[in-house]
Amino acid sequence: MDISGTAVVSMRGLRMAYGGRTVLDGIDLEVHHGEVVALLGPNGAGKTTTVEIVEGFRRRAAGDVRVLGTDPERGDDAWRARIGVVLQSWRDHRRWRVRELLGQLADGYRPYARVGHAGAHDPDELLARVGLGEAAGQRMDKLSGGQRRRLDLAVGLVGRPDLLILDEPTAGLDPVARRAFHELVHDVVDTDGTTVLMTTHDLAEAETVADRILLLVGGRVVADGSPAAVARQVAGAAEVRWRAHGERHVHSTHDPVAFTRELLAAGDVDDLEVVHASLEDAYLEIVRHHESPVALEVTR
Ligand SMILES: Nc1ncnc2c1ncn2[C@@H]1O[C@H](COP(=O)(O)OP(=O)(O)OP(=O)(O)O)[C@@H](O)[C@H]1O
Repeated sequence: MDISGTAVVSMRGLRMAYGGRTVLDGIDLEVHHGEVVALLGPNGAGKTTTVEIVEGFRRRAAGDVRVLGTDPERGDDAWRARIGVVLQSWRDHRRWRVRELLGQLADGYRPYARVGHAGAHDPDELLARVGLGEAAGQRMDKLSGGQRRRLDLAVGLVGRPDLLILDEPTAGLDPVARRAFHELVHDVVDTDGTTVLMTTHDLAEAETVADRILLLVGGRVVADGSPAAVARQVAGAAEVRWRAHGERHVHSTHDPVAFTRELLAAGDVDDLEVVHASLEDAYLEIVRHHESPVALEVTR
């Protein structure tokens, strides 16, 4: 089914409470076909709860949610077959061997074959693609943490999902494995047109992988945009640094191009450097602003 141009995930006014304590307080969001969207936010902000509601794993208190055109609370097996999930920790099937598990899962998708869809991945090809070709015959409880994470990803991908949900996918991976993981996500999006909704605490990862970032604080979306656009939301989004007559100078500005032009016109400038606010700068400032009543300058 062609879902181009329609929202793969949409929610309006999503609310969720645990034991009377509000955790999600009116979330509106849309994730479009082929987009990679990262949910960011402090511990306890409600990221996992949000993705669990999208997966149909958790019932919401209120609001309208549609995932691939269906309310997740009413999703059947055919709907579930279109969604791949990589959870934070998944420790079942310890005695299974890697190839055996993936083969079983691939077979499980057969009844849900659909027109225009290439069907489940060949398990051996997929294992090679996630860098586990050599470990195909290994028992799962003998895998290293990083190998286990790659297998988790293969499990999420094996049904060639329309929507892939990743909850902190690279936690515990070394930098090389993390980079390989990011390349794999890009590859899956490019070749299969997969839509990805992920949570992460790794801001560099969000910057590398995500087209769009949603920052959740206190049960609300407080920033929504490309990593660069979110980084620009903070006061003084860039610093211009230079040296003149032997002295160092620094100036914060939202318009470094105009400022630099004026500076150069005035002459006698050395070691000119423009440093843009990072996503981490923006994250820290926006979270501080929304978690404390102290008014910081956050532009919208
Ligand atoms: N099953 C549950 N029962 C009661 N409270 C819960 C349950 N699951 C989550 N919570 C609470 O809901 C809030 C949001 O939790 P959630 O796991 O969604 O946040 P998160 O943003 O994913 O956090 P983290 O970054 O730490 O993974 C937290 O205060 C958490 O303690």
